[in-house]
Amino acid sequence: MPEPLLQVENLLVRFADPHRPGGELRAVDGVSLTVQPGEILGLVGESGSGKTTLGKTVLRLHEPAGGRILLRGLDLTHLSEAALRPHRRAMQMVFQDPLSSFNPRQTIGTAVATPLKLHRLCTRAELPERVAQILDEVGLPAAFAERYPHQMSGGQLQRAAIGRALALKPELIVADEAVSKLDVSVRAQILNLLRAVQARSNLAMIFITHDLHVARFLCHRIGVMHFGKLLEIGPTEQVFEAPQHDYTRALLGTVHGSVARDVRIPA
Ligand SMILES: Nc1ncnc2c1ncn2[C@@H]1O[C@H](COP(=O)(O)OP(=O)(O)OP(=O)(O)O)[C@@H](O)[C@H]1O
Repeated sequence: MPEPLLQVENLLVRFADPHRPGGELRAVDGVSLTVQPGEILGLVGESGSGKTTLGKTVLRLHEPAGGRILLRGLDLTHLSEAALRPHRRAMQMVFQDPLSSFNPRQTIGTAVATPLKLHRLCTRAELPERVAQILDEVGLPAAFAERYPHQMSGGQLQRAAIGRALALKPELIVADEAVSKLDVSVRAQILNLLRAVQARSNLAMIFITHDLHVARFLCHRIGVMHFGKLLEIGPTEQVFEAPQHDYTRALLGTVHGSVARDVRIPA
C-alpha cells in the first residue's frame, strides 16, 4: 500500500446541541479513514449524519475536539493558521451552490486569477493565458473570463468553481453535494468532468452526496455515515453488493426498490 494522502484518526467534532441547553452533539464521532492519492472516496448518509462537518474538518474549517488529521504523514490537526497556509493550497473545496461561492461583482476571470495571484503561481503577464487554460480544462470558452456569475448557468458556474479549485493544483478536493443542485443532464456532464479531471491529475477527492447513484458512478470507495459515525467503508461494489450493516442495507433498499434503479448516467 502506498502512503495515504490523507489519514483521519478517531476524529471528533462537537457542537452545542440546539435542543438541549448546555448539551452537545457529536457531529463527527470517532471517525477514522484514509484516502489514497488519486482516489475518490464517497461519503453517503442521511441529512445531518455529519458528512459536511467531516469534510470541512479535514480542511480545518472546523476545529476538531479530538483525533488527528494527517496530510502525507504531516499532522495538521493543531497547526496554527500561519503554519497551515502552505498546506491549504493542497486541499480545496467545491460547494453545492456555485452562485453563492462567487463574488457577484467579480468576473469569472478575476475569481480564477485571485488564488493564482495570492499563491504566486504565475506572473501578472502570464495570468490571462493561465486563466484561459484553466477555463479550457473545465470545458469553458476563454471569453467566459469576462462574464459575471449571474451571466452563467448553474453547470457553467460549477465548471468555473472546479476550475478555480484546480488552479491551485490541489492533491485533494472535498466536493460537497457538488452536483445536487444541477439539472440531471448537466449533472452527468459535471460528473464526467470530475472523473476526467481526477484521472488526468491523479487528484484525490472526498465526494459528499446523498445520491447513491451518483456515488456508485463516481467513487472508488464509499463510507456510510450515520449519527456522526462511519458505519462502514469499502470498495464501492462491495458496499452496494454486500453491505455489512443493517443501516446500509436500509439506505440501499430505498435505491434498489425505487424506479430509479435503472437510471444510468450517460458517458
Ligand atoms: N456550524 C454548526 N453549528 C452547530 N451545529 C452544526 C453546525 N454544522 C453542523 N451542525 C450539526 O451537526 C450535525 C451534522 O451536520 P452535517 O451538516 O455535517 O451533516 P450532513 O450529513 O452533511 O447533512 P446534510 O446532507 O444535510 O448537509 C447536524 O446535527 C447539524 O445540525
